[in-house]
Amino acid sequence: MSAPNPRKPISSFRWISGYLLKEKAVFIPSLIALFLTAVLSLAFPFFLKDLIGNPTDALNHQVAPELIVAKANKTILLMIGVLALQAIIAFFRVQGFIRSGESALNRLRSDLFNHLLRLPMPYFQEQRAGALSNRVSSDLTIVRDTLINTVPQLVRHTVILVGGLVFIFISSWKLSLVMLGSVPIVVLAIAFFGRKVRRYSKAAQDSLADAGTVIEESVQGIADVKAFTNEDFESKRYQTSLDRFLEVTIRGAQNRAAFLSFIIFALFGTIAFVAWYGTRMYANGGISWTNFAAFILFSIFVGASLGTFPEIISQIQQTTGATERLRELLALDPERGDGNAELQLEGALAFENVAFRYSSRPDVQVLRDLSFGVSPGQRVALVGPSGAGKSTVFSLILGFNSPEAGMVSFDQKPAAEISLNTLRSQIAIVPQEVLLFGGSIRENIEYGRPGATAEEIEAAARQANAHDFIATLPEGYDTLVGPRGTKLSGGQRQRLAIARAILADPSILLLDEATSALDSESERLVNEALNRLMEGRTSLVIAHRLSTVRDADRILVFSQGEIVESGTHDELLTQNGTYRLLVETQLV
Ligand SMILES: Nc1ncnc2c1ncn2[C@@H]1O[C@H](COP(=O)(O)OP(=O)(O)OP(=O)(O)O)[C@@H](O)[C@H]1O
Repeated sequence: MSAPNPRKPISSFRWISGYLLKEKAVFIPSLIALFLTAVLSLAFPFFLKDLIGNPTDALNHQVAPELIVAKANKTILLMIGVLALQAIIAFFRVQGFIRSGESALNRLRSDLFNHLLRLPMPYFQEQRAGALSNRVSSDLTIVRDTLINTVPQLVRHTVILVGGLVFIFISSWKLSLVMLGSVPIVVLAIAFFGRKVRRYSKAAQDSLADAGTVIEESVQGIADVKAFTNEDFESKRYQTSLDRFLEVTIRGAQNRAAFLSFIIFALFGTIAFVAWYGTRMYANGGISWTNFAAFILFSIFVGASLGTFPEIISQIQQTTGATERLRELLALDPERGDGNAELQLEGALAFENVAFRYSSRPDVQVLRDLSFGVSPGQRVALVGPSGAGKSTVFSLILGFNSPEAGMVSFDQKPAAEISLNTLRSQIAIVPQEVLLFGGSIRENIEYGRPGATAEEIEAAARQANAHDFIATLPEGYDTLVGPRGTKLSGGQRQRLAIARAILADPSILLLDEATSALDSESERLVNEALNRLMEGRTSLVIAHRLSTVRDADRILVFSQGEIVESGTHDELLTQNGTYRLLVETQLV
């Protein structure tokens, strides 16, 4: 573990304050209110000492009992007045803190999500599904706790501590010094246990996030989990993560418990010792009863405040870790935002001597010295065995990844000079596994061009052969497709994806043909829709069907990151090479 850096809590505090200060209209008045209520809470021991201490001293000085009672009546009225005022202010400051804290947090949440959406693709390719969102959400929970609970507590207890100490010193500086003798022991205990507690709480956070990842993975792939009857396997996987979480939590709890027991013992031990010492002072005339009472009452108050500091400190340490991770995430460079944004693509594209490896697997040369050109409107089929690099070509066209050598160009312009947004807005992809969002059919089609009118959406659906099946649904275009589109058939999902692409009206179309067979009617509808979609656009198809490759203007045969053959279906068949083999073994 790296040595704790004392500047880190300060810099993360400053960072969080930045967010809170954006809500200053609510936050600052709440802070002032908090300060006021903390100061007012010191009035409680102050008045209490008048009720407990003064009568004894007054009786000792032969003051008439009626006068003492009259003074006590006045004190209690004042006390109730102050308590009422404190309660009223507290009512507003609690709401104010929640409002400003949650608003600041919402800002942070949306900053994080906006940033996350703009991170380069390799970042996501290196993440385990679900790990990132779990991490972020558990970090945000810690930050939330701090904003809503710890910051108010810190301010409140600091005020009580400082104010209480002032009163203690005024009551008896001698007794104060006796009491303060115990402080170094408490500080040492905080340093010793605090570090351990922090280490275990971080480990607990990590294992809980792992457990969350298991849920996410299982739910995402629930169909596979069930089909392979792997429920028990997943349960065990989850149980293992939970066991690990429990193990570190218990270890952390042991340290925390030891720490708290020690603090409680030290705290009450000190008070007992001071009471004993004070009684001796009182007996010897070294202190008045009022001052002694004041001392004890304020000590209990200060002690109670001091007792909350270990919790506050451990929360601040956790928050430092959490904010550091969030800040690291926010500091990652987003995708490039530069480049020509005006360009209207004609649809020509070329790869020139492109080489590529995924940063997560630098030992695998995925594409090597790849060159090919496609002219506007051409229909090109990519075929080849699994893992040959066809999907990677799509990924480079979309600018998800950049080549390590060579160049991708569009209309003879290097891709790197074109804005990613412009480029992607003129390319559409119809993936193999169509992912729909959990909204309505209309929203899912509109995804191709946000803001499209109902007529445009319907026209796209008609062209995609989707309108008829949509019309038979009781709620038509407003039908909810279920999570990930599970309420629709594979062919229906594909046609919605095609409608989406038609609406996007791209110059270049990337199509990853489904390997799973559809029934012949569904296939006919999908193929018809695809043909309409490809009409007049440059289309690259990762082909799995013979009918698709037959219709292609050109076929590129991939093997181990290279194009080993290229030509039309008939040309390639006569070559007696890889393509012929693929066709004969029905791989296309
Ligand atoms: N995100 C990734 N990180 C690391 N390696 C990857 C990644 N995606 C793909 N690869 C590797 O790159 C190589 C090419 O994969 P690619 O998906 O491009 O092949 P493909 O020809 O499209 O295969 P398929 O037809 O099975 O989809 C494979 O060895 C694969 O393991």
